[in-house]
Amino acid sequence: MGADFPILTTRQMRMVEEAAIQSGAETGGSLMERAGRAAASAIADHWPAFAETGREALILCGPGNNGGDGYVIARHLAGRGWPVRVLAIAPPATAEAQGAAALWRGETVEMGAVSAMPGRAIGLCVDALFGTGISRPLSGEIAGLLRGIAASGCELAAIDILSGICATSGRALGDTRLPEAALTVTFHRPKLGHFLSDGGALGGKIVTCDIGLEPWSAEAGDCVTLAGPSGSLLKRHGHKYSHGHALVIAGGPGKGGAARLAARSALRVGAGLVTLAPPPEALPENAARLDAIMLDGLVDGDALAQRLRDPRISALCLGPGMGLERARRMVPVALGAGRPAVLDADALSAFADGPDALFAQLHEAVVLTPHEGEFARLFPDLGRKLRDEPSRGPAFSRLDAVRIAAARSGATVLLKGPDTVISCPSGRAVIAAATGVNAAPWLATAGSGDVLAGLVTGLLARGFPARDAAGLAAWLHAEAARRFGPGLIAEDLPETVPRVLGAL
Ligand SMILES: NC(=O)C1=CN([C@@H]2O[C@H](COP(=O)(O)OP(=O)(O)OC[C@H]3O[C@@H](n4cnc5c(N)ncnc54)[C@H](OP(=O)(O)O)[C@@H]3O)[C@@H](O)[C@H]2O)[C@H](O)CC1
Ligand SMILES: [K+]
Repeated sequence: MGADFPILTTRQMRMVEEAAIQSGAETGGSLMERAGRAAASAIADHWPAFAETGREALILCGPGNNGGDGYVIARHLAGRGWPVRVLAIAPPATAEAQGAAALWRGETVEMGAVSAMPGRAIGLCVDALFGTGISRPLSGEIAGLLRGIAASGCELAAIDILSGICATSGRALGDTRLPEAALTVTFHRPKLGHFLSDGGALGGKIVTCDIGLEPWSAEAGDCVTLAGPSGSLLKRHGHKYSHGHALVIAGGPGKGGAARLAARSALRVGAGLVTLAPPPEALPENAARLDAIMLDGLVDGDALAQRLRDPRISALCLGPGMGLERARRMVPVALGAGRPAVLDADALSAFADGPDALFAQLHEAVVLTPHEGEFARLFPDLGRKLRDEPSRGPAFSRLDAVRIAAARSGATVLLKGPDTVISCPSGRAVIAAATGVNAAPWLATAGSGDVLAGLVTGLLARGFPARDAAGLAAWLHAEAARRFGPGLIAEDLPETVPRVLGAL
């Protein structure tokens, strides 16, 4: 895939940081100073007129190095002329945090003193309580403090990550309700928790600051990447057959809308030819609705087997509006042909009673595109682990779930959501995030999943490997929704794809 934006786990971030310190070129203190200075500058850029509001900025500092960053931020914001106070929920406990606290010359209040604050207008709260070191749920008192601040209408900026969120899974630890930050300032690279689950929903705008760790970035090893725009989506040359032929299996009369949406999306994303294959009795109504998409009535699995003798059919899409019975009959034939394929909707639900029988037939060129409910039916143990309230960090994440699901099933798995996660069986994973300032809430509309299935199918037909097809399709899907904006319905998505492609 062209675009390659690495995202780190907490452990990978520590490896990079430790390598820098081991080299002798950096110390924990030098990194903290750079992090705090960069964060203060990102905060000042985000609220450029803050000093003129006459309000104060309250920096909430925890005991660890996240709190240490907070003291540095306090000093640099005060240096810009901002009225700043620190609220320390505990004394600094690391050498670096103690060093940073010692350089803070302004006022520091303690947790108990917070009730003495009303009357002072706090305009901005900087959350430097806990970062990557969070290990357990926030206490009720601290969670209440964060919520109270947000409820007062005060702006909230999170340092490294919103406190209470596990930086590796993005899940809020415990049953804590957390407020939403307007800005999250993180260091070196974004972390998984900035995009997944609650972290994706609550982080606001994510700004990643360079703190001089670039020379050691390779220490992180293989990384999950963030899906993004890629020039590989464009067609350079060739005739229609060199861009593949996608076959979308459709359902019976009155049920063709979902498959037509998938077929149109496959064509828009560049498949050279797309054929829609409903049962013969549904041909007339589909013929009335289609022009560039070809039609071929397929009665059953035998007819499909016959059709697949044509080696030019380079990808199949099964599921949208297909019907469970038709899916049970046709999916095994499609998989037996070894052709790249997308299984969505009914093609997944048809095997909910016996997923192992499905997994036994899957291969590397198959992409499963479940939403959370379909995922939990195919992988009940993983669904349960995602629903169980996490009491410790690092918590079980959607990424963990998808990686296990891909390894178990032998296919690429794309778990849909605002934080779409994709993994191939080897564990190479990509996240397509429509979260924070990149949210695409209008994607929550009927038929949106059918479009995604069609986009993946079109890219498979063009010859993209399964994981890349899934990652690019998920990015394109969300980007089309963002471009179209409010009022979007599923039909608008394939029609907006050309604008997204045109901007590459
Ligand atoms: N990685 C880098 O290159 C840099 C990171 N910086 C900043 O450092 C933090 C990570 O700092 P760390 O000290 O590892 O961890 P935290 O500050 O996030 O928190 C650890 C302390 O908090 C206690 N803790 C954890 N969870 C809770 C909780 N729910 N309630 C109360 N206290 C909690 C923890 O106590 P333990 O008992 O678990 O040990 C620690 O005392 C990173 O996020 C960056 O902001 C650098 O400054 C720049 C370079
Ligand atoms: K924080």
